[in-house]
Amino acid sequence: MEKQPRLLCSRLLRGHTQVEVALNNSVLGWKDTDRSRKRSSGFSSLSGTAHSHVVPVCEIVAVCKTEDDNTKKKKLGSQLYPHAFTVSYVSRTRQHQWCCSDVTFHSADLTLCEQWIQVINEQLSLLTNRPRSLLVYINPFGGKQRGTRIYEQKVAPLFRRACISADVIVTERANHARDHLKTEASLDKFDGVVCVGGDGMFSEILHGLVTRTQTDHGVDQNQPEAELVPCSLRIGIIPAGSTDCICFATVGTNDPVTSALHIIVGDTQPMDVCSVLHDDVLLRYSVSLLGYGFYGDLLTDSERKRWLGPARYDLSGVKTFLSHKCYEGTVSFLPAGDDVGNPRDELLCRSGCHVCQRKASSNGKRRELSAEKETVCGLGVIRGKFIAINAASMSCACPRSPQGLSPYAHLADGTTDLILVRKCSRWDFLRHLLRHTNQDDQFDHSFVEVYRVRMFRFLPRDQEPVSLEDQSETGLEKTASGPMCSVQTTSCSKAHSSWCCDGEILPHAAIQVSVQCQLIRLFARGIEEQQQCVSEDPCTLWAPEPNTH
Ligand SMILES: CCCCCCCCCCCCC/C=C/[C@@H](O)[C@H](COP(=O)(O)O)NC(=O)CCCCC
Ligand SMILES: Nc1ncnc2c1ncn2[C@@H]1O[C@H](COP(=O)(O)OP(=O)(O)O)[C@@H](O)[C@H]1O
Ligand SMILES: [Ca+2]
Repeated sequence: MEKQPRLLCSRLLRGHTQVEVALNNSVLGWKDTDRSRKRSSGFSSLSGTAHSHVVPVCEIVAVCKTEDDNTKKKKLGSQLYPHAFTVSYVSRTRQHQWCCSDVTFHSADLTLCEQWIQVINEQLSLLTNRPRSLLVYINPFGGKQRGTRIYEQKVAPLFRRACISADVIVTERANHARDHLKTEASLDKFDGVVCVGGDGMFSEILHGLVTRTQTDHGVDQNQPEAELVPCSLRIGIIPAGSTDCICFATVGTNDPVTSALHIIVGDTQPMDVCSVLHDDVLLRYSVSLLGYGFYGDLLTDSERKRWLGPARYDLSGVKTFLSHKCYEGTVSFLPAGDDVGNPRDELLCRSGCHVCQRKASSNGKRRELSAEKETVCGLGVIRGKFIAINAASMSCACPRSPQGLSPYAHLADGTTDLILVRKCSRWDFLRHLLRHTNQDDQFDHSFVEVYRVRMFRFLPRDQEPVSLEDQSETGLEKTASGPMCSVQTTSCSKAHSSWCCDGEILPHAAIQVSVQCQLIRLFARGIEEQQQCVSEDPCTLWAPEPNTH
């Protein structure tokens, strides 16, 4: 492998220890000089050892001159070290959580300090994926109503340190952010949009940005066949809501500082968006959970309890569970091809996911479905009585369910996992729900089916074509593998449930859904597998002998 040219290497003081500090094109490293001759104390991982440290330049937040009285008095033996610079960088703590650490290096030589600052800044300026200017929307009433405080105390200081300018809008009503993005915001000025709030607030930003992008490109998003234009601006999520599932499933934790750092380093995570239509008219977009039956009822009930904050979901969850309703209807769907795996293949979507990188084009398939219209050829058609119909376009992992509704769903593969929970006993449904909170397989029940699909459609029973109703009266059901006899004999509520769509309630039960592959991008990188290693041996930072200053 070709060696990177070394840019700078110096002996400096860190605390009361002399360290050797080196910067090449991609890595900053430092280690104690008394150990520098012992190769065994080399740099074995990204964060190094107790006596050594390596930081990829792409994870440096900022570098600045350090000016305080302590610095001026800094001494080792009789030598004064009155000049210093501080590097702020990303360090990993636990459970995908990041924090911003500082390291200060002292020197007797002012010119040397300035040289270090200049060279690091030059390296940072080469990182063109970093945002310089952001448009920030804060929902002051999301979650525990801490959005404004979280932004001001935890996020704004980091943005300032990274020299990112931010135009901040604290929303004054629901849909304020959506409407502002749709028509007013001067988006040319910004490198990204940041949402401080929960999944509902994210949904506002999503709708504003997708609509604005289509308008700017002359695309009529209400045409079911419209080829939507991907949004150029990335979206950052600072979690300050109740569930924050979109943040959790794309970062691995709901922590404002971690999210701010992903924004600062300019991470990119493409993401699928579902178009949800009723009678060929666009209702909404969705990126996480579209749920009918259990989750729709739960969300509807919880909206009346908003004053309770995030606890509303627990109360409404118990109430909805006890009511144990089921709903009849027909689900038809276009299965995804084998290239994107299946919902039980145990292939987790992680940072740099290969399945998502093989971005399957969903547009051709979309046209196929509309051409087939009501024919069942190539489609799965399932009619029955359901406690829940869920479509998870991503894992929907969140603190309540760390693996999520569909643990092996992918963020950007152009598909959604359709989960059908048929009528079953209360006890069985409880067993199914409990499996969302542990490692057991929630799909391993006779009353649960799961399909990876590109499109699906749902019709509640009273809107089904007569022929399907006739079939239901004769006890026949069609499945993906053909007709079969129904074993369901218990009666079912004829009323509709509602669809909840990323936490918002839809006004129609009959919907058509199609996945728009990678329509948006987030400031995230997907959940990191484990601590990543530096690809080259970091010891090469110091070999051969440095030009030590
Ligand atoms: C007996 C134990 C039962 C435990 C069941 C746990 C199953 C949890 C699955 C949760 C999936 C959540 C999917 C995300 C939905 C959010 O978009 C939505 C709105 O979020 P926000 O705007 O931040 O409030 N939240 C919900 O739908 C709440 C689901 C709560 C389920 C208990
Ligand atoms: N200033 C505001 N006043 C009232 N509602 C708002 C305001 N700003 C945003 N909203 C709405 O609040 C709802 C919930 O927001 P969200 O941030 O997702 O919190 P939570 O996760 O607690 O539901 C969203 O539907 C959003 O449209
Ligand atoms: Ca997906």
